[in-house]
Amino acid sequence: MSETLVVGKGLGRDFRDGNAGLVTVLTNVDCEIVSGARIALVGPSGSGKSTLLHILGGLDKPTTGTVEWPGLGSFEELRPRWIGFVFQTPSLFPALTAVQNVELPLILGGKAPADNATAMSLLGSFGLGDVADKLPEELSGGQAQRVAMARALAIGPKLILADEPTGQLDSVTAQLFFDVILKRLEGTDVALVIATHDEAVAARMATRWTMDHGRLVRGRHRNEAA
Ligand SMILES: Nc1ncnc2c1ncn2[C@@H]1O[C@H](COP(=O)(O)OP(=O)(O)OP(=O)(O)O)[C@@H](O)[C@H]1O
Repeated sequence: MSETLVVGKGLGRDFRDGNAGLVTVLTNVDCEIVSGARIALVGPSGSGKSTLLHILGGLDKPTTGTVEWPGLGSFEELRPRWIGFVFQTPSLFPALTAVQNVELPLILGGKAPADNATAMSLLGSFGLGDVADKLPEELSGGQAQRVAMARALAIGPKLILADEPTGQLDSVTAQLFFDVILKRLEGTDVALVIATHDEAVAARMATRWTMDHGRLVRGRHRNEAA
């Protein structure tokens, strides 16, 4: 039976902008993420996808409405224990090698720091075994994005929130990257939400959330009529 991981009710987010005054970026968004969900979050640039992901991941607070994580324990436990976050621009620690970046959540999560087999296996599955000892500055944007995804998977999260993880990859590499993620999550209860502009990636997710000017317009299942 699926478990409710995150519930957002009436979510709104305003930002104070120097010139424009108050800018409303999210308006009255209701949403729910259950275990095993595969959700593509689509919509034009600036429609509020990243803002929504940040709020659902507990990285930002809504101006109005509430967000709760019934299936993920307390707010303090969310990250890195239960939510793996992949940011739009890869946020690797610059002084750590690729493999050390992937190991970091394992260390923070109390898993043996000396055992880097999990980290190496994750990097290997993304075709990054030979750059494991490189520093982030020596990686391409696409490689860094894959390291960030490997890091998000490392701790064994219940939910992965990924903000345009294929944005820096060509379409063939994006599909391969996505193959690895879906294969890795196959048969698990891990929920995955991906904000993407890549229609081929979105088409492979069971559910589609479309943002339009800060509103979540619809949540369509792949098998439903358009
Ligand atoms: N901290 C902030 N301060 C002011 N405005 C912000 C802030 N964060 C986001 N915004 C604005 O909120 C709007 C929505 O941004 P958001 O990044 O959520 O959109 P997005 O749909 O993810 O866009 P993209 O597809 O380009 O990543 C944009 O107009 C953006 O400029």
